[in-house]
Amino acid sequence: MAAQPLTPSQIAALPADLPQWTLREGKLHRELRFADFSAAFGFMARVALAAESLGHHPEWCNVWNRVTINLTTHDTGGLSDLDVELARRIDACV
Ligand SMILES: C[C@H](O)[C@H](O)[C@H]1CNC2=NC(N)=NC(=O)C2=N1
Repeated sequence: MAAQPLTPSQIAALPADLPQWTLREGKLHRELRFADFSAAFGFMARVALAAESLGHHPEWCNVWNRVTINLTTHDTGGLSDLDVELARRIDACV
């Protein structure tokens, strides 16, 4: 599925649409904290499968029980509909 770039008005509506996410440096950003490393890595495993099935992948970092995620579309050089869909699927993995 080809990524469709978001329009400026679609980007402006994102905070209301995805309340767990913020816009940081033009990317969708979320930080999560879990009970321990196993819980964090279990979450990452679920996200990895969701991302692979969507064909769209997060930029992310894990430090013990913390996972930091940034979503952007490399193919278009900005935010696209696939970032929004991946954010929704990530929210469902928590
Ligand atoms: C060929 C492959 O589907 C593409 O390179 C996909 C893979 N995953 C991707 N993930 C993200 N975040 N951005 C992309 O542009 C992207 N492109």
